[in-house]
Amino acid sequence: MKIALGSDHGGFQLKEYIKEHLEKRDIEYIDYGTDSTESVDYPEFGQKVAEAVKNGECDRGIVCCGTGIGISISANKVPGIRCALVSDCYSAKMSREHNNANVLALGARVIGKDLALEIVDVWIDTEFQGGRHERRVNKISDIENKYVI
Ligand SMILES: O=C[C@H](O)[C@H](O)[C@H](O)COP(=O)(O)O
Repeated sequence: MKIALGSDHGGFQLKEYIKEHLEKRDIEYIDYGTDSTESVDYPEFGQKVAEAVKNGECDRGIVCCGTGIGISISANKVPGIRCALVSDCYSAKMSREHNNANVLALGARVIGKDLALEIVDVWIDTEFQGGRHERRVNKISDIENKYVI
């Protein structure tokens, strides 16, 4: 599995921790920035990660900003992206099993490093359950298709 990573300045340090963690787990990643704590705008990085997942360059994505809100909203603007903003392990698991989330968003100013890394592990290791959930996820795509030009 290859993971696309992205953050703004608020999520930069957490992204660095996630990189270290993925390396320990021998999981490949591509870092789409940002590269420092210098102030930047989160939509750019949400879009880069979402597009990397959308075009198949990466299998899934993880994005971080201060709250996780702005970058998740941005990622979700790319058709085909289901970005889940998560602050607990149960939601991380459900976002995969039920919603087939292909991007995870974390708020670096909301949760601590240890919890964030636990969430990352659960999210990476959980598969989509399909079945009734597939029907619902398809209905999300239907909404999207209504507005894609
Ligand atoms: O949803 C947006 C994120 O939390 C940003 O990381 C945050 O708005 C950045 O704020 P500031 O420019 O004050 O560091």
